[in-house]
Amino acid sequence: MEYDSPYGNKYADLLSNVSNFNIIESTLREGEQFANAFFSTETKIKIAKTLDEFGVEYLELTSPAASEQSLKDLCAITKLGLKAKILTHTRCHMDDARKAVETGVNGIDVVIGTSSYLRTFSHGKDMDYIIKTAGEVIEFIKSKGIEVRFSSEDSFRSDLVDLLNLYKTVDKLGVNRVGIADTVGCANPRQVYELIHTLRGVVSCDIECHFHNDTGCAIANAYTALEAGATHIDTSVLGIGERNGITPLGGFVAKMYVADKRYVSGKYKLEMLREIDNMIAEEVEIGIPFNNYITGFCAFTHKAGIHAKAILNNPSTYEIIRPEDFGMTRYVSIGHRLTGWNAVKDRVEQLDLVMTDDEIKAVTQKIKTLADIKPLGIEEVDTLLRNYHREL
Ligand SMILES: CC(=O)SCCNC(=O)CCNC(=O)[C@H](O)C(C)(C)COP(=O)(O)OP(=O)(O)OC[C@H]1O[C@@H](n2cnc3c(N)ncnc32)[C@H](O)[C@@H]1OP(=O)(O)O
Ligand SMILES: O=C(O)CCC(=O)C(=O)O
Ligand SMILES: [Zn+2]
Repeated sequence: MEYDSPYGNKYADLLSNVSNFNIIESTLREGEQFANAFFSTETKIKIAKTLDEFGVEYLELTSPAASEQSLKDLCAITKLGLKAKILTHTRCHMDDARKAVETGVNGIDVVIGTSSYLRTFSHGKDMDYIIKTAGEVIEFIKSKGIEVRFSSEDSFRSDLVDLLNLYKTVDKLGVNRVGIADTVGCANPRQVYELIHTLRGVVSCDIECHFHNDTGCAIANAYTALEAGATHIDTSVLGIGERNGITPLGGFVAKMYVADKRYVSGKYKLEMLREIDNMIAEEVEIGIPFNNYITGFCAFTHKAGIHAKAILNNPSTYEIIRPEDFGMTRYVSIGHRLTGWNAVKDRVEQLDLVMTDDEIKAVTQKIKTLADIKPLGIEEVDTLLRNYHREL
């Protein structure tokens, strides 16, 4: 009898787009809604070109209705001739759509709130009005030969029947994508799977997802959405956006790389992530968080002796991501009380000092004793090792 791996593909995996997805990079739209963000025209162009070189499939920019300069910047970016498709993001309103179609964009992401919160306290319109206006706006954009996506804001707090009815209607009108947005960051992966799986059975167009990170699920939700059949994921660099932001580009790419290394490293220039995170951190005047995916200062630092020994034997023991694939380097820290003789031995060998294992164990104890008072820098450790060696 043929052996069936319990870890092999399941029937449900046939729906999965984990190895077939597009990134809609929204640093220039959602990211501009981050508290500290102010991007000049030159900065927007630099960001657009850099993300294009990285390989994202789409760049989403702020609505041309926002301001005169937003309109000019959008037009300037559509003229750059980038590989990435240029999208803008507008309200579900004919005035906004008329402005947007004149800018040279490849596509327009139309959005309107469908939860009772937003229907009551934001735009004040009912579902009949939304369906009717959506129809007009979609037909108009399509008549201009421009890609159109229709999305409901606050999808997870919207009535499911309303939502599916709306999406069925816009799918029939021929939208390229529908969008699901967790606008307040309330959804968990199970809820995401259920909603996207249901929607997948109702519409034939692509499905884009947008996840806020208020409760820390933005990356997991994006991954789960792809498993359930979504096709496009919104990201921003470092996750910047309204409040604490959305799915971060680097963290999302890290997750997808682990799922399908060949696919992800084939289509994105992974070694550019550090430059991209640094660029945005500088532009919005923030530091890169210490625990940031891939580019945080300690993302590839190993400390405890047990970890250090195994890592030095085989990095896969405690690393799911190969730092060199992202142009990063691994660091084994030894000047502290949690160190072990195997890690010290590695340093001794790097310094070309010849010592027996017993001697290395003895000098390790010296490091630990000193580090019980305060951690040692690598220069201090090296001096201690050299002095110990000289005295042997
Ligand atoms: C969840 C999200 O991030 S959605 C994207 C958010 N993006 C933006 O807001 C872009 C930047 N925004 C702006 O520059 C301005 O808000 C503008 C130009 C869009 C509108 O400005 P104003 O006309 O001064 O209106 P204001 O911002 O006070 O209120 C929003 C208006 O849009 C309406 N509205 C809100 N959402 C939608 C929608 N999705 N579709 C249609 N109308 C909407 C509101 O009812 C309100 O209309 P009102 O003037 O009749 O009260
Ligand atoms: O257009 C969308 O799908 C998302 C809009 C948005 O930023 C949100 O709902 O948080
Ligand atoms: Zn958002």
